Amino acid sequence: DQSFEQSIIGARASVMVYDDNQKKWVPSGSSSGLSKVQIYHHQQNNTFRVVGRKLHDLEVVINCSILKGLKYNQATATFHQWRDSKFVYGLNFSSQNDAENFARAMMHALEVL
Ligand SMILES: CC(=O)N[C@@H](Cc1ccccc1Cl)C(=O)N1CCC[C@]12C=C[C@@H]1CC[C@@H](C(=O)N3CC[C@@H]4C=C[C@H]5[C@H](C)C[C@@H](C(=O)O)N5C(=O)[C@H]43)N1C2=O
Repeated sequence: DQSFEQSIIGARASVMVYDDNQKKWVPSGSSSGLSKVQIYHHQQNNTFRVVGRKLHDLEVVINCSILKGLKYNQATATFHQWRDSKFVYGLNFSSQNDAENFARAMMHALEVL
């Protein structure tokens, strides 16, 4: 029920995952391109997740929980990354401003978890 989840940030980024075999970043989902990447806060149980949808067809290309202790690595001013048990995610932001805004929201989530 969406009403319990509030988006705390929206940013434009191309969502990538690291292909360990090929040792390179590949687009998450069926094709490369920009997505709207949001952090949703489920207020009742104080959880957060990252949800990204492609701008042109709304394909969900990332939907992952933000767990306490997550290490969010700002590798460059516009490329940020983190790991979970299965994947390494990379966000290649379309602007430094989007990257800064997203990082601020991510750090906030990690502080209140
Ligand atoms: C301990 C640990 O897990 N450490 C992780 C990073 C991390 C640290 C702490 C917490 C969590 C995580 Cl996740 C790590 O080091 N990892 C995770 C998997 C890959 C990598 C390993 C080696 C390579 C080496 C270089 C770098 C890389 O990938 N970088 C650099 C910036 C640069 C920017 C943009 C993208 C561009 C979209 C395409 C491509 C291009 O520029 O062509 N590219 C890149 O090349 C991008 N690596 C990594 O990040």
